[in-house]
Amino acid sequence: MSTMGNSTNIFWQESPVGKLERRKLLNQKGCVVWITGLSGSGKSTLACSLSWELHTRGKLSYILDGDNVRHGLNKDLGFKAEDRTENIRRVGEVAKLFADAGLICIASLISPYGKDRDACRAMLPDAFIEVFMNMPLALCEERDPKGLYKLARAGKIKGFTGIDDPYEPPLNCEIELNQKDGVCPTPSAMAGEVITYLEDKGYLQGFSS
Ligand SMILES: Nc1ncnc2c1ncn2[C@@H]1O[C@H](COP(=O)(O)OS(=O)(=O)O)[C@@H](OP(=O)(O)O)[C@H]1O
Ligand SMILES: Nc1ncnc2c1ncn2[C@@H]1O[C@H](COP(=O)(O)OP(=O)(O)O)[C@@H](O)[C@H]1O
Repeated sequence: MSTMGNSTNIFWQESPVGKLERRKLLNQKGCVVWITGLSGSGKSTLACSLSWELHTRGKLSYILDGDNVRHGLNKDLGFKAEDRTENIRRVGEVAKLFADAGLICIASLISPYGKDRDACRAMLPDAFIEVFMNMPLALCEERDPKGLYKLARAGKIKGFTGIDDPYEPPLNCEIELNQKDGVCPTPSAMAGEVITYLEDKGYLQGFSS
């Protein structure tokens, strides 16, 4: 019996089908690929490319995109610091469930604060792969596909990440993606880099004993 937050007198319910059975069934090891970076850095594009590449290899993935999750589960949250922290915490908990279910969960969120990303990492020992889209602000701003940087520069959006709200670059990420000779690699090249990492670490294999 334990107490968690405001829940008291609660008991953990075990299931007869566990992580290892699911790993054998799906022929992959559940994990979370956490893509962080500025708005416009290419997080969603990479998430889609990666999900597609995994699909073509017969691997099951699911994308949790910040924009999309804010349409439902997190629609009560805005962009002040405590709301972003709660946004990341909830997505981290959902991602943990997907990884436990055996999926390769691709979380694509700005997730600007190091402590929030580290809290998600701590929830997922050995199953958290942090991917930093290290693209210059100038490139993101030039892309500006939603016109949000323009609005932020005009003062019409307050607290926009990279403009008047902080982005803390990861200090210990597993994969860092950046421009090469001033050119951004293609989405499929970046997805390939992540897939190579997943293959090397055994996430795309079933359990063998
Ligand atoms: N103030 C402010 N700062 C940053 N981004 C903003 C803001 N207001 C709206 N948007 C839009 O919301 C998308 C980011 O949502 P996230 O859930 O990823 O943000 S966070 O991780 O909680 O910081 C982000 O999507 P992406 O451009 O895909 O990153 C923006 O479209
Ligand atoms: N590797 C890339 N090369 C060229 N353009 C890209 C690349 N990745 C993303 N883009 C473009 O940059 C813009 C922002 O990408 P997006 O994935 O929406 O970023 P984010 O999810 O980080 O906000 C889009 O117009 C997209 O087509």
